[in-house]
Amino acid sequence: MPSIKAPASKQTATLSVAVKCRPLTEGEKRRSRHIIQVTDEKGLVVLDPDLSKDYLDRIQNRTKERRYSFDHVFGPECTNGDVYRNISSTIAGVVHGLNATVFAYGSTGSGKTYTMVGTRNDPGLMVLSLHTIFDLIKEDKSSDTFEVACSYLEVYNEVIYDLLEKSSGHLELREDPVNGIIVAGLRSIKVHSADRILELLNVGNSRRKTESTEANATSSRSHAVLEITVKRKQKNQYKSQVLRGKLALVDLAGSERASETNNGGQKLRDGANINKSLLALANCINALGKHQKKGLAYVPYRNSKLTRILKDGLSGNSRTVMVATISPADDQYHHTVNTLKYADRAKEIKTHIHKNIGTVDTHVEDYQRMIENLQVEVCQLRKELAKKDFQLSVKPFEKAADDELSWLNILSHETSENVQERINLQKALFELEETNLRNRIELQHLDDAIAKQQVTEKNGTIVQAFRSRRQVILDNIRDNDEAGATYKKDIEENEKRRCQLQNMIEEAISNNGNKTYLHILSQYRLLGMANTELQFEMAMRDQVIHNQREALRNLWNMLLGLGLKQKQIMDLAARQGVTIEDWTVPNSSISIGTKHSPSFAHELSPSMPYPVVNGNPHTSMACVFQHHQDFCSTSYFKGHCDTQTVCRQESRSSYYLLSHDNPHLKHCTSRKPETCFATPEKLVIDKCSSYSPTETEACVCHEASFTSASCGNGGHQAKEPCFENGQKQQEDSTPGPDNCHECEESARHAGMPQSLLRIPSTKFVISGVTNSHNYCCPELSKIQSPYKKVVPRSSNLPGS
Ligand SMILES: Nc1ncnc2c1ncn2[C@@H]1O[C@H](COP(=O)(O)OP(=O)(O)OP(=O)(O)O)[C@@H](O)[C@H]1O
Repeated sequence: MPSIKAPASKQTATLSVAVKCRPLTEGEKRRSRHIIQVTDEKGLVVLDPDLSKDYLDRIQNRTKERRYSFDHVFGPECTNGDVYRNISSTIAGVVHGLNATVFAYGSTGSGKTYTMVGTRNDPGLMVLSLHTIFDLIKEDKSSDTFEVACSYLEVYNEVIYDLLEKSSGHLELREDPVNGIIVAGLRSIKVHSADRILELLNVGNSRRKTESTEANATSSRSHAVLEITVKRKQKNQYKSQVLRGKLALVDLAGSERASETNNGGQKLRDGANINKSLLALANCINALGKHQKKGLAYVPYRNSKLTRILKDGLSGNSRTVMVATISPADDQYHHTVNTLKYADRAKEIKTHIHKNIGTVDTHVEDYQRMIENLQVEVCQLRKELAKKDFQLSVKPFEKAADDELSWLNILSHETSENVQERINLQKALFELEETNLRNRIELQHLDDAIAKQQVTEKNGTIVQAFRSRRQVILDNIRDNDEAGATYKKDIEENEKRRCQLQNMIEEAISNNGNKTYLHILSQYRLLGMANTELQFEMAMRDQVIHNQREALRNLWNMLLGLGLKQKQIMDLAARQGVTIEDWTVPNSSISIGTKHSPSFAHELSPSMPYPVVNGNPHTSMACVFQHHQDFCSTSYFKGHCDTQTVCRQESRSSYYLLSHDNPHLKHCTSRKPETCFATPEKLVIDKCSSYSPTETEACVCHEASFTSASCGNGGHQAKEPCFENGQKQQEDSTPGPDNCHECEESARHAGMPQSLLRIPSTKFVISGVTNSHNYCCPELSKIQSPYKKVVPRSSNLPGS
């Protein structure tokens, strides 16, 4: 007999929002202030992080303090068990054929994984839900039979992987007319106990992509969805009915702005993709929040895999709980308020739940009962309609005026949403374009590097690695361009909507008697919107100006580091028509191992020609700052040697850097420059005790993710230059100690792809620094001409 679907009686449910504030971490206790006050079980206050605001600021409402109320609020002392107790009824419905979704939403390091997965002592919502489901099945007194199955997937860089498969391929999403969105090929494993699912959960978690980021030592880089399906077979005299409940438990990846972290390379790309999905989710929440009011909004589910997977949980057949996780630290104020803004919006979202019932052997009597039920429902609806018609006919004029006003209110609100959505879309587009700019620069560097390689047996692998890297970048550029095109379309849609709204407002005004008042009201609101947009544009412009200033400042500091007098530099700047602002030269000496700001180059200034490095006044030094707008390499020599700086305008994605083949070094008989690869924040300097002036030190580093790696010892030295003017390549004759290994370890730790780790193992040469296009100004390229050297190395790595 064919299976049919029984008429489902739909019930509307509101998305339930719980906020969980984690405690301050040990590190935060030392440097941050606790700014979250939980007022009661539904309310919280986010205090202004700026302590300097006084009483006057507060009473004049100039404080950034914010108050919120949600369905549940949990303070730092609450456990996952406390949270669970308030949402367990949602989970219980799964055993009765209802769908449920629980997802944790919050910024990176705010406690999403802790809430969803938890620890041994404080098990998370995933673990506690599983126990509930199996306990309910065990306690069930009916003759029903149950079948539980589980699947676990992750969405990483917009690709879906099966976490229950050892080496899962890419999985695709399909739209099924009956079951909605499904993941084709996803493994669903039948399980008989909570312990078995927990085992699978642990296995899946160990396969999940996590990384150490600036904000969180074990930051989830992927969105993970654990889905438990409970099939309940009910048997009675007439029929066999199947109830199918589904529970989706979602741990979202951490979101961070690239500008706030030191991430680069793959991590930066991950970040861009994660943010893209989260932005898409935020836009859906936004659209759904307003959707409830007038059915006006378009919900952009299709903008990411994550939102397509979560579609049911967000608006379809599911009882849904959002756990917004926040950090109490004052430096997280901005993220906290942002999370709470979306949580607040999510309170408006409504879902439509019904039991998933499938029947087999349906008896005629059942059909009759269904028809009767439907007839009763039709009668009720008719009555309600008649009541509404009557209400509308009463006091038509007064009502019309009221309606007009509330209609205008709704339209104004719509307009504000429309602006917010446009800002979000523009922000996303801006980030994508920035990422692609970096990709294109990296591509250019790769092309240069490939062009300079003479394909020999030895460097064949390197050229190959470059080529595969090139392909990855090309793919990323294509993907980002596609996503950008989608965003542009969305922006166009948004613009159209804006015009529609504008016309609707004008129409509403012209149809109403009190035109002047309404006109002023609408103008006032529209100006408010325009103001928000302008502020956003200004913030973007500020960011660009800030970046350019930073680049300029570093450039002039580098020139200063080359030994030019400040006046000479000023003259040079004036000739170029450049004004130097905010150029200070601090007198502090270099302290190794401490944190350096991006303007670290200030510290290497001619105002202190013989800096003391680690107490050693003879030490010379070369530094590279990667993933920042610029990088520089500076050397100091006591005695005969002048200060030398080599700089290259860098767009966060160069590969290599070079060494010192500077004629000045030849005067230094017992020292060699120290070389380090580092971000300014994590500078590590490797001191070297012996240095022969004829030696060339060199190293190759991949741009990806280096946070700190030191090299420059014997492991990266060659007796003779390996490369001259892009022509000659020569074998390195110095057996290297462990430095390259050290470098490799650091790179591995920082997440560099395996294929690229092998690059330094072969002797090869990458130059390119002498190409004038690498310099920010022609003057600089002239000065830098001695630095055309190279980077061979490491004999103790595979392949060498
Ligand atoms: N309620 C809590 N009690 C104690 N520690 C917590 C709590 N919540 C989070 N933490 C700690 O805060 C840190 C960050 O938490 P977690 O990794 O869960 O954040 P996250 O939001 O998942 O981060 P990401 O998005 O980067 O993956 C961890 O060290 C975790 O142990």
